[in-house]
Amino acid sequence: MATPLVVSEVAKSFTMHLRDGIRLPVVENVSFSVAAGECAVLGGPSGIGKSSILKMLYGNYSVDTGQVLITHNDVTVDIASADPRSVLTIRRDVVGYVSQFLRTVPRVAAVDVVAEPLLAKGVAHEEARDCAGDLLARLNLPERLWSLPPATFSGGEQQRVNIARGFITDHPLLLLDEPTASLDAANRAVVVDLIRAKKEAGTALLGIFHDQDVREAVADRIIDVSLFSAPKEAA
Ligand SMILES: Nc1ncnc2c1ncn2[C@@H]1O[C@H](COP(=O)(O)OP(=O)(O)OP(=O)(O)O)[C@@H](O)[C@H]1O
Repeated sequence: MATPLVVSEVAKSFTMHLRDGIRLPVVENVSFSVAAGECAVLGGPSGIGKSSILKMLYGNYSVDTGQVLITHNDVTVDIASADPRSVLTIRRDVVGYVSQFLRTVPRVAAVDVVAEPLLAKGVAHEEARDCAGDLLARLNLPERLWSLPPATFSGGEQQRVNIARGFITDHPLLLLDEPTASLDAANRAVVVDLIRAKKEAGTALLGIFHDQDVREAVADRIIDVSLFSAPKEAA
């Protein structure tokens, strides 16, 4: 089976257009791959570029140079150079992403927020909602909240909705940006179980976990992002 994710020689810097075009180099020569059934973890100190790498892999941040090759069903797409329509198709079918914070949509019930990625793949409404309910129950979100929009939920409740939404599909590649940051120990354990189940199902996972216990429980390999730190330019 082809490797689902191959990152090759990627570099990223930010240009601050409102600050005289100051250039902030972040990473360069980023090269690694993630195999099916493996959970690789991005490590390194705060501000080194871990989240920026995940955002490039999901197409949220542009890539200055290099390739992000995502392969599914023998088709390989370079996210770094893909057109926006291809990026959206890949997000629907291939790459899932759990961010730290839920982007709430006004007036949409939590259960429908979670079911939406399945509906986008053509799953029937009732089946998608049933799957969403199963995941929300597993993540201990009280049933009385399922029909409410998550905008007023607590941080941990919103994060559980976000996790359920990210885990509901069978996307072959899953990116996790601190999915357990606002969770209590019991719910962190649920997320560890969900990650292990994904690994067993053959999903390739790449995550950032500041919680050491979670990291040790799920990581097959740590990718040290410090090795890719770009030299900082003199002020
Ligand atoms: N949109 C942006 N515009 C400008 N600079 C940015 C942007 N996003 C990230 N940066 C900068 O890039 C660097 C890397 O940030 P990033 O969030 O990737 O680090 P991180 O390793 O994930 O940090 P942490 O562990 O604290 O979350 C930081 O110096 C940050 O200020």
